[in-house]
Amino acid sequence: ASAHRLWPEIDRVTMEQMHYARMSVEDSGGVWQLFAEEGEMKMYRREEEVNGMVIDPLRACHVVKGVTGHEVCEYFFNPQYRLEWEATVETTTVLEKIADDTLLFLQVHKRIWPASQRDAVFWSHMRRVPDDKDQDGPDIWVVVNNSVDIPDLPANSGKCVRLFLTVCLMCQTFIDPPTNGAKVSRNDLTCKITYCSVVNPGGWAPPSVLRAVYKREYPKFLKRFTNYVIDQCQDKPILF
Ligand SMILES: CCCCCc1ccc(-c2ccc(S(=O)(=O)CCO)cc2)cc1[C@H]1C[C@H]1c1ccccn1
Repeated sequence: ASAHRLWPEIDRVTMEQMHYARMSVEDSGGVWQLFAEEGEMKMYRREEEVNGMVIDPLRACHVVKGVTGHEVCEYFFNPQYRLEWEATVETTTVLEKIADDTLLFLQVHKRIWPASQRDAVFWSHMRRVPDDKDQDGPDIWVVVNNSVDIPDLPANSGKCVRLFLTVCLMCQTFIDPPTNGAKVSRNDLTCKITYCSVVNPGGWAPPSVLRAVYKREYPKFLKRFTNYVIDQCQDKPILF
């Protein structure tokens, strides 16, 4: 994979996104506004516009029991599961396999009235990184999705408006080993998930419409995804 033309960008953006994701909501300077809270899931956003277009950065923190960060990232990354948990995606296509852990996707999203339909072209990279802050702590797994321009599929050439996204799903696994020496079971696992996204909708959409869509869709999206992973993993051997 290191020979691929996109590799330098993939490596740089992945490391940047991981450091950004690890900054806690508290010490990340810019003011984060808590806009949704359901159980362990807390969703924050910052209101930002570029040329009058809403590109509110979003950050979600969630804690789920019974799965590892490796499992969460695998179900997020692997295209074969995508349509099972992504309710707003109409079609997802792998345009290129850059490496075993790096794919190039074309995704067409369902139209969200009254805006026009969107599509996205992005690379998706999954990586295990040692937790440099805590050497013997659990590893961190991360998936980064980042839009790219590809000449073969110019933006806005078909029926869809091309959106631009940078997404980072970062997972840290905590294992609470059973005291009686029994082997680790799923209820000894806790996974701390940080999901960061910045979506530029591409064409103009009324800020009020966009913010209403984000407020409705993002909590649904993360809850549906994490419940899907818990459900898929519960009777399978643990993937550490
Ligand atoms: C007028 C609406 C324009 C923007 C609509 C839109 C499109 C894609 C996306 C999006 C694209 C990718 C990802 S992902 O995390 O990389 C997973 C892979 O699918 C996630 C969300 C978001 C939104 C914004 C609605 C918002 C919304 C939020 C969560 C789900 C659906 N819609």
